[in-house]
Amino acid sequence: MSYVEQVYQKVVERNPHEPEFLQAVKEVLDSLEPVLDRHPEYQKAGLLERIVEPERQIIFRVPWVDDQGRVQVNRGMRIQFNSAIGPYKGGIRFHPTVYTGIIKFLGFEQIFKNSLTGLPIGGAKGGSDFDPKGKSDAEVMRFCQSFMNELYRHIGADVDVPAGDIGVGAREIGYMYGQYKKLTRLYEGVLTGKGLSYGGSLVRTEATGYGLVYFVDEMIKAKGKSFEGATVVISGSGNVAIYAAEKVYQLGGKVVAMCDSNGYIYDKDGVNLDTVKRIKEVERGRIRDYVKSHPSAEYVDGTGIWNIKCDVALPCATQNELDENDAKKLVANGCFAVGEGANMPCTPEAVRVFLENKVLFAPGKAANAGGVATSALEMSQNSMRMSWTFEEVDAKLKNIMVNIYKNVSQTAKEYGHEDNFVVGANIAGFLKVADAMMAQGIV
Ligand SMILES: NC(=O)C1=CN([C@@H]2O[C@H](COP(=O)(O)OP(=O)(O)OC[C@H]3O[C@@H](n4cnc5c(N)ncnc54)[C@H](O)[C@@H]3O)[C@@H](O)[C@H]2O)C=CC1
Ligand SMILES: O=C(O)CCC(=O)C(=O)O
Repeated sequence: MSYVEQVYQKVVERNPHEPEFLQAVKEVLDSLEPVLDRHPEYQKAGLLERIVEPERQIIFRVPWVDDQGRVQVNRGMRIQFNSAIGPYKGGIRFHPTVYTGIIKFLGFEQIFKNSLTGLPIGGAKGGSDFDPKGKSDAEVMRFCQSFMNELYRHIGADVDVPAGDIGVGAREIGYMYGQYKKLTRLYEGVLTGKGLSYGGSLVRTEATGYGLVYFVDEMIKAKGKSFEGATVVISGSGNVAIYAAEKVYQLGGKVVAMCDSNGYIYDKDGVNLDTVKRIKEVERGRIRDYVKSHPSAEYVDGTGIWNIKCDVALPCATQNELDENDAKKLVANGCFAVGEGANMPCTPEAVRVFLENKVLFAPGKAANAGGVATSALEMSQNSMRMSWTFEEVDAKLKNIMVNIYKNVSQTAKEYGHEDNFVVGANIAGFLKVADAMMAQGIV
């Protein structure tokens, strides 16, 4: 058994009930064999054993009172995975499926994604099994305050800087920030994705979706293709999906389908984004409401969005939402590029189908890094006590995404896997963290 295989075996033994975490670790380790051949010193330093073990896992009780006066108890957690290249950084997810396996997979991915941005940020993730769906604003506020009553002692502008993820948007960040400030008396950049009136950065809302499309645009341009006139299917209808769609339209493409966890809409004339924004960002409603104002569009319950014919597919909802059969369907329908806006939305079997069929495939840790990169730009602005314009931040974001594409594609080529951006992203993200860990000793 190779060193890499031995390390993976230990991870399986230690984390037997966390399939998502094992999936994320396996994908990265599988890419690293050639790196270990070039760097035998990593084995002596136990580098892989250290990188797959979180530096710290904090799990805590989150009690709160609902609108009926009943006490509810959720579980909160923050997993501080790796601080070799900067303070811990990564989102917070509120969703009933949250448990350590999900937060560990996300925290692990975040290490390499944050490294790829070229900015000094380490990897972490947090969350709770709290479901904001159907809760009143007052309930969400009480939950967020209780969550922060514990979390505040573990974070700080130079220690760990959380942000949003599924179920955590501007409203939740605002409530958490208010409580942090009340508890610590510090007005500092401890969270990103803040509102513009209290330290947020322009473009952070749009950043993950825009960044994804900047990356995919660069990847397809290298093969002589473009978004101009392309038909695009985007799963999800949350933060990432909405702003990916907005950028696709700006580049001349047409988004024909979007979804939520209940079902999908198909609008052959192009999904009207103003309607989706109203339903999702203002009314907090369901995507099925779309057909009320667009009767020529169709709503279909359940999964199945990947059966729709498209040139480019952008999975922007959640992990493992696109499987082998979906991938085969996309290939059969002539899809030439897939970009992961969500974290790990394609199963390993689906990724294999794309790579075998020469579909250009942009893995999430490279393609969706624009969100966290712009969070790091928010941290910089907070430290300087100033704000950049929309155009300034957007230009920096675009530049970061183009550089990630270059780094990932060059690394893939250098290691003999041209156009395999999964291998390129894993190796390029890993090398910087490995170098920093080697320099800092066994800690
Ligand atoms: N918000 C950000 O800046 C970043 C988010 N991501 C990833 O992007 C993905 C989406 O996150 P956000 O848009 O921020 O969350 P969000 O909460 O704004 O939206 C999530 C969307 O996914 C849909 N969804 C959830 N579970 C689903 C399921 N099982 N089937 C179909 N649809 C489902 C929801 O209905 C919603 O439309 C997640 O994987 C997240 O980790 C990645 C990088 C940054
Ligand atoms: O902006 C951030 O700090 C984190 C964004 C995020 O959750 C992610 O990249 O998956």
